[in-house]
Amino acid sequence: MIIIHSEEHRLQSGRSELNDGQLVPCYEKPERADIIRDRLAAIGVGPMVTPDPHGLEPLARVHDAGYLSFLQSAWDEWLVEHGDWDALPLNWVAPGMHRRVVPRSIDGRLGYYSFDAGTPITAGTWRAATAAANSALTGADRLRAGDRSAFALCRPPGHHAGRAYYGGYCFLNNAAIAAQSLRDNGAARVAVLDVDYHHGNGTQEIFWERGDVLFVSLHADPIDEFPYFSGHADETGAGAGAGATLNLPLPWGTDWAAYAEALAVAARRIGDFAPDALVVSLGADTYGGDPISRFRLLSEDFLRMGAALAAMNLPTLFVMEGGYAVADLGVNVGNVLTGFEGA
Ligand SMILES: NCCCNCCCCCS
Ligand SMILES: [Zn+2]
Repeated sequence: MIIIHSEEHRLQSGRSELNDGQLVPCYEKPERADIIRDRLAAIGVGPMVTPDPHGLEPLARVHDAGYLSFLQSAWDEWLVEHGDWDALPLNWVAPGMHRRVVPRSIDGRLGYYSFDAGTPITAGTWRAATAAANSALTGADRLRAGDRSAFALCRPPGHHAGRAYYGGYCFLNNAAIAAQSLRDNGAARVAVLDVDYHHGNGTQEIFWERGDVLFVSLHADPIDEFPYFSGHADETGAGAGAGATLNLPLPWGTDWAAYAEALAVAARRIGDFAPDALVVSLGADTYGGDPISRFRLLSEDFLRMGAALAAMNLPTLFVMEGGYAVADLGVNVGNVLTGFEGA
């Protein structure tokens, strides 16, 4: 399985995030990709290549033009206004307020285009985010060229980024960008399966009214867990996308036995949809040792996850999302890919 990875990921290296009332060092940090890269090299998953450039067009197929130009200029504007500190929002739209006019203020626009204060914009954010999107796009190119599978080692992650907003450590929705690229280049139907611990609210929003892209997500119940405001089982899509979203929320404490049951439901739904390709938003924060998550998967369960994904028998693009138990992240991600290949 080919691995696509850009060292430009390390340009995204925030100083701190606001988490549970404290400014803490960022959980989404460069070491995450380093330990995955080194582990995959050590176990010989496959050749590692750098991404091909794809320009802005594929990004604009998924994201709002105003949002993309905001992302490109936010740091420079912040620097002039506030100096060399991470750009973090402080004000958001509350119920009853209107998001009618885009503020001129950079502080206003940070809040206008985001949903949390845990996702610092820095000098290198735009370059890191576009490199991650190019990794996902290069993976989509490889599937189109006939590869059975590919792994886009993306950082920063993407599944919380919507058409016109960032948050949850995500700026560009790498998995959605890859799914759209597959659709634009011959795939009639594409399924996106999100196995990250957190609901893929951004991916859901992007394909909410689309019947050509099925979105399925297993995640911690948003009644208790970030991102809190989406991912309930009664959210099933709208318009042409009615029935093309399947959310499988799971309680805190979920172990592999329970997780595997939900994954089997997801597999059946994907099988019924009969897509030409599968994009897996691969977050490993379902791991019992994850510092910000509350499922109880063991490292060996990721082997089983990989085998279950392979059993769907689809061309599969893995796109890296979350996973914050850095010391075990390489083993856990490597286990998914080993389980997938070995099946
Ligand atoms: N106390 C909950 C803080 C959540 N912070 C954001 C988590 C983003 C995960 C991305 S996969
Ligand atoms: Zn997550």
